[in-house]
Amino acid sequence: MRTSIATVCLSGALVEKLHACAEAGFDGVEVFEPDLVAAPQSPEEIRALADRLGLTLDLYQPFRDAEGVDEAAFGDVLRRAEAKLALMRRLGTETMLVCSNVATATVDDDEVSASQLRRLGDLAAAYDIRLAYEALAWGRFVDDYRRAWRIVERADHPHVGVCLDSFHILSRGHDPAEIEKIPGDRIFFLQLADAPALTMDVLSWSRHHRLFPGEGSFDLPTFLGHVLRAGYDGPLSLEVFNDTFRRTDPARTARQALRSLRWLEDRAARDLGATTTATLGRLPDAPAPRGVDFVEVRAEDTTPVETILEQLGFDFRGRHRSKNVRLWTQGAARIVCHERPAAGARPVVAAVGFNVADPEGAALRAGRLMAPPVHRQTYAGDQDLRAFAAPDGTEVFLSGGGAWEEEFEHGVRPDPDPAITHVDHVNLVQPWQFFDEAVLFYGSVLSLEPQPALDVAGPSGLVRSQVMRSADGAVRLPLNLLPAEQHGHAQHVALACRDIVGLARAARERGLRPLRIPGNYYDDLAARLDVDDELLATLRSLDLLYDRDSTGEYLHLYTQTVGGVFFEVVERRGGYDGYGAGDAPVRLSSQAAHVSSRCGTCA
Ligand SMILES: O=C(O)c1ccc(O)c(O)c1
Ligand SMILES: [Mg+2]
Repeated sequence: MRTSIATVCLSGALVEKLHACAEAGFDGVEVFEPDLVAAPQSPEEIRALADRLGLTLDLYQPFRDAEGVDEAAFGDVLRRAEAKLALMRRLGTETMLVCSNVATATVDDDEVSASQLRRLGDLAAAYDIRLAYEALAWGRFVDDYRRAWRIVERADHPHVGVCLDSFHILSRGHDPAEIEKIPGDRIFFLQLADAPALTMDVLSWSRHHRLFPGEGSFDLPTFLGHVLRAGYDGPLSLEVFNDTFRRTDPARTARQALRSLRWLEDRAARDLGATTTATLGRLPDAPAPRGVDFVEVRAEDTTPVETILEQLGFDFRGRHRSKNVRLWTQGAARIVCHERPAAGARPVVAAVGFNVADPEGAALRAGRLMAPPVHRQTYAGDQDLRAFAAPDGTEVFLSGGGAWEEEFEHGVRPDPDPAITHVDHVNLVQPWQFFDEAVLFYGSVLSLEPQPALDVAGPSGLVRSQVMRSADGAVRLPLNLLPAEQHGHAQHVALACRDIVGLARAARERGLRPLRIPGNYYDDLAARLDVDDELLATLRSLDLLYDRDSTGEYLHLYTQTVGGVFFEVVERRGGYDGYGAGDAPVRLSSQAAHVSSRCGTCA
C-alpha cells in the first residue's frame, strides 16, 4: 500500500523533513500546518519540491474546532475553512483533516455537528477537497470514532468522511472491531501510531509518547486488519508525536518509520490471509533465531576479559587462522575475543551472532527492513557471515550455527561436561535516543517479541528495561535505557549454568573476584523470601544473588566490570523465567560503588 508520514514526526524545517521522507522511501506526507506556517517557502515552492522528490502531499492538518458550535461562531469557522481550502489548492493537497472540537464546542448534538460538517462539505466540494473527520481522544463532546462515524453518516455528504487514528481509538480502549461496520470508501484517511502502556492523561500521552508501530504495546496488526477488512485502500500514514524523534536526526527517524510500516504490513498480511483484497507488502519469512551463536568482545587488548573467562572455566579453543581473534567456549557458549589496534582500550560487546535456520532468508529480510549491512574482512575459505548494524552500532551476525569454529587453530578440546551450557541472555544498554528504534529493530529484523517494560531504580536514575525474546526463550535480549547524562555504561553477557554454587567455588579457586554484594542484601533476603539459613550462608559467602517466584528459583552472580563488559552467571531452577529484576538496584549500586572507589584515585 502507499506509505505516508506526518511532518510532525520529524525534527528540522519542512524542507529538511521532505528530503528525509523522500530519501527513506515514503510515497507521501501529511503536511502539519505549523510546519508550513513557519516555512520561508511559498505553498507553490513546497508543492514543486515535493513533486521533484516524488512525494505526494496526502493530507493537510489539523483544522480545529469546526463543529458543535453556535451559529455565530460557525460563521468564523466557514471563513477560516475557506482560507485553508484555498491554500490547499495551492499545495495540491486534496484531503483536509478536521478534528473533533476540543475548545469551542457548546452544543452536544449529533444533528448540529452533522449539519455543520455538511455545510463545510459543500464549501470543500467547491475546491474539490475532501474532509476527514477525526475524533480526538480528548474531544469536548466527540471523543469516540463510533460517534464521529455516526455524525459523518448523518452529514451524508460525498466530501465528508472519517479519519481513523489508532492512537485515539486504542488509548481509550475502544473496540476497533466496529471499524468493519464503516464502508471502506467513507474512511478518507488512516493514521497509525503505537504507544507504551502508560497511566496518564490521554492528551499528554498522545503529544509526548507516541511511538512507531512495533515499538509500543498497541496491537496494530489487528487494528490495521479491521481497517483493511472494512475496505480502506488509501495510504498507511504515520502520525507520531514524540519528544525524542522531534530532536534527533530526521533522516534516521524517517528510515525507522518506514521500517515500522514494512513490519506492520507484513504482520497484517500474515493475519489476514485472503480475507482482504489490499495489496500488502511482504517480508521474507525468518523465524526467530534458535539461539545465541557467539558474542564478540573487541578491544586493543582483550586479556582482562579472557582472564575472567578462564576463571569461569571456559576453554581456550584457539586463534583464528587469519585474524587476531581468539575463541573461548564452554558448552554452547562461545565468546570471541577480537584484538584490533583501533578498537580502543575499553573492551566492549561489539557483535552478537545469532543462530538462524536460514541465514540467506534472514539477511534478505534485514535488507528489506533497511538494516545497514556491515562488511567484514574475510579471507579465502572463511565463512562469509552476513551482518547488520543495530541502532547503537552493535553488529548483528546471522549464522547457521558454529561451522566457523573450524577456522580456529591450536586450542584445547572442549570440556565434554561443562557447568556453563549456553548464553542465557545478552543485556544491551541503549543510548536514550536509540531505545525505541532498538525495540523495533530486534522485533522486526530478528522476529523477537517485546515483553512489558519496567523501570529499575539505579543510583543515578531510573533505568527503563524491556526484554526482547523468542517465544521459546532461547534468545533473550534485555534492553536497558541509558539516561542522557550517563556514559561509560557496560553491556553484559549472562551465562546459563547447571550448578552455580559449584561453579562459584571453583571460579574463586581460579582467582575470580565476583562483584561484592552488601550484607544488607542478605538480611533483606531472609526477611523477604524466608530463605533458610544454610542457603543464605552459601549465598552470602559466594556473593550470589537470589530470587524466587511461584514457578522456581534464580541464583546469579556478577563478575567485575572490565571496560564496557561484565558477565553474569545464572542458574534457573524449576520454571523461573525472569531475570531477578528485584536484584538490579543492588547490582547497579554495587557496580557504581566499585567504579567510584577505583576512580577516587584518579580524581
Ligand atoms: O494533538 C493534537 O492536537 C492532534 C492533532 C491532529 C491529529 O490528527 C491528532 O491525532 C492529534
Ligand atoms: Mg491523528
